[in-house]
Amino acid sequence: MPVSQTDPTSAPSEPAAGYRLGANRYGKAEVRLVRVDRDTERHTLTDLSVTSQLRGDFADTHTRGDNAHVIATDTQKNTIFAFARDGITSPEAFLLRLAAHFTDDFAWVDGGRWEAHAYGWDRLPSESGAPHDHAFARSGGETRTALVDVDGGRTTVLAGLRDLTVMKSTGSEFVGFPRDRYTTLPEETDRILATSVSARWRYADGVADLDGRGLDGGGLDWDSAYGAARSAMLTAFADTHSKALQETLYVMATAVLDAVPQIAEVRFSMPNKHHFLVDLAPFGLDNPGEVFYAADRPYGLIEAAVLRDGEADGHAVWDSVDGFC
Ligand SMILES: O=c1[nH]c(=O)c2[nH]c(=O)[nH]c2[nH]1
Repeated sequence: MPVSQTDPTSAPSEPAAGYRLGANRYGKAEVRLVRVDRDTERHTLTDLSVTSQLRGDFADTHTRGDNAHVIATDTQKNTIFAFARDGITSPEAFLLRLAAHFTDDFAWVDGGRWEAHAYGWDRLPSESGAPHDHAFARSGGETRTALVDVDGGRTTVLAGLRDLTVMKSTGSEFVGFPRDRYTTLPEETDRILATSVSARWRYADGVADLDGRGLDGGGLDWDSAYGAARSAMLTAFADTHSKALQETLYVMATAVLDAVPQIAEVRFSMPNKHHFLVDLAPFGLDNPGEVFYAADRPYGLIEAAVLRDGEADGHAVWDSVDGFC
């Protein structure tokens, strides 16, 4: 589509000498978008927070106040809403469409970062007990995430989830760690294991290729892949006896890699939500592993990446995420 530009009312200023613009990106953050699919009486909701940021030749706006290359952040926001009119098959496909649009239509845009957080809604029960057609309640704290990063010819897709709190009331131990003069923690052969899972996985290079127009993930169904990865990590958490949260993380990660062959790498950030057995002896009571104090902080923080053999560590896409993943 042709791009027209307005004439500036004032001449660009002279850049300050002795400096050089470094890394930069810009766009609209956290565009809150709800789409209602009402093809039938049974509506479905897509609830997203979308961020679009562009990279490319934006030196003149920073150094001279010349906005000829600046696709307004307001325009980026409008584009998100306009594209939503055509439907949102998955967060990943939606972001890839935005990425293709901005990098195709504006010659000086050579990359960017498009991210979505998806909030789930459960159907309320109707009078008959069946799930309601058009009334919903926001589902628990968990959020699905997707991120598309385009850097020149390289397109990388991350998917994941945040704040999925899980707990096992047994099937977890922590023994065999070194003891020094500062160690007071007793060895535990039966403890509670609880964490709030934040995970992102990286699809292998080439799974989404803007140049090859692999916007659909080359046949990959993003939603099915998300569901398979999520379910694999949760089953692994539930079914594996844990010797440490570190080991549980590794088992969850390898389960994800086993479940979805297109995933090259998985990263987890998992707080160890400690549950301490309360000493009830002062009240003349025993406590056979039934009453716990759920400590809020401090918490252990276990973070690791697990890669498929042959994948290099430190893919550049991780620079564009907040925190470890
Ligand atoms: O699973 C655990 N890993 C640790 O590194 C650790 N450290 C600690 O005090 N408790 C635990 N539990």
